[in-house]
Amino acid sequence: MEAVHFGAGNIGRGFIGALLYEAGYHTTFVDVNDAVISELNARQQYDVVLAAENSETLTVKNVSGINSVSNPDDVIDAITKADVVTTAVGPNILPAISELIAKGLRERLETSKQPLNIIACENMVGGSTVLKDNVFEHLSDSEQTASTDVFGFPDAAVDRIVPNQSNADMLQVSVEPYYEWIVQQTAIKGEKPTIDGITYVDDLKPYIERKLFTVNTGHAVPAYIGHEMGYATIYEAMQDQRVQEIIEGALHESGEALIQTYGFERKAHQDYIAKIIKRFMNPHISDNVTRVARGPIRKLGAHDRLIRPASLYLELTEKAPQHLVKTIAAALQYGDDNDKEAVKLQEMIADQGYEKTLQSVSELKTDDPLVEAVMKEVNG
Ligand SMILES: NC(=O)c1ccc[n+]([C@@H]2O[C@H](COP(=O)([O-])OP(=O)(O)OC[C@H]3O[C@@H](n4cnc5c(N)ncnc54)[C@H](O)[C@@H]3O)[C@@H](O)[C@H]2O)c1
Ligand SMILES: O=P(O)(O)OC[C@@H](O)[C@@H](O)[C@H](O)[C@H](O)CO
Repeated sequence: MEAVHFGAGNIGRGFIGALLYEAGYHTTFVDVNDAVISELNARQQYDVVLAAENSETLTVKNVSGINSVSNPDDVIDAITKADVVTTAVGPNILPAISELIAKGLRERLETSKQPLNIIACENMVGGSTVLKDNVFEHLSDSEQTASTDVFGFPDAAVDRIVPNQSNADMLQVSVEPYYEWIVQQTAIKGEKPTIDGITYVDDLKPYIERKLFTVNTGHAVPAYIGHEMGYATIYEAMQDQRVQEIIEGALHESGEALIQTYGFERKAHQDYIAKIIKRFMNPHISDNVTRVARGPIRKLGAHDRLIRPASLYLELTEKAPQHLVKTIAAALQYGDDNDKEAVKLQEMIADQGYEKTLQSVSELKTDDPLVEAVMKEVNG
């Protein structure tokens, strides 16, 4: 079985690649990082190390790589032969890979016409659907009609903490033991990929929102508040009682929004929260706050981990989500010269002020009570 995976980064190698290997696939990684691609081709294997007291190593074999900048035709060819296509490139990169995927699908329509599923494993609501829209922009009307019949773009939620790391072995990747991969089965075309570790569900929305608004909302607290307090890693920030209080409060607020929206059982949701907080305190993981805080404009988006649960909480309880508001204010003030979005955000603030910037990046109306609450926090 053949898999094509876009993005040989942390999640690509440390999570999706590992599960594909264990399910018996040969995986072709597609990336723009020539050093990683060359190394994958030279060694055709790499190690995934579990970040735990008794660390275990899985050697992922049966892998190769294609540099999509220098060898785009090889990517098209690999897509025509693939049994599954996955991505983990980051939400902002999906448009950049869509033309190549469209070319691969066009070629496939002209040759095998075999069904294929393309699963975007990104931290966003409706990632595969967004990718499909991007891909379809590169196809003619008749190609779109033919593609709709055979190519599935099932949405997915992926959960595994994989920090940025620089190991002596550039392919080795250290990951937390925990993982979850949930895929929307109603959008699958042809046979469901049989990959141990995938849970198929009919409606992904509750699962992706539960993941994004608990794991990622929670993670944003030690990232943005921790950065404000001068901490360098998530683990260090999580040792601070003040950070712990804010994370608990924020996850109570997002939890209330999720429970009231989707009917999750309260006790089960509290257990889910407790398990996640424990994951952030894993002493075997060193995760920089700058990785978790990366892309603050995306993270302040209307449907993302901060604004959406805060808006839902306000709407459902008519109370201000105080802890989420603190985190939103810290995200708005987040600076990192190495992060393009953080630089742009601070330029926007210098240009138009906090209030207009918040309204613009979070798509909030002037009279939205969330704007007032965040401004109160920003102004101290
Ligand atoms: N790291 C985690 O803990 C984690 C967990 C769950 C989900 N995610 C999600 O997974 C996705 C990837 O995150 P990551 O942490 O692995 O990031 P990463 O930066 O480690 O990996 C992204 C990879 O994509 C590659 N890339 C960039 N542009 C490309 C292009 N045009 N074509 C092909 N490849 C390209 C990069 O070179 C890099 O290797 C994101 O959506 C992230 O939110 C990450
Ligand atoms: O990947 P991002 O930038 O959307 O979010 C940063 C982290 O919160 C994220 O990568 C988590 O580690 C991951 O989502 C855990 O499953």
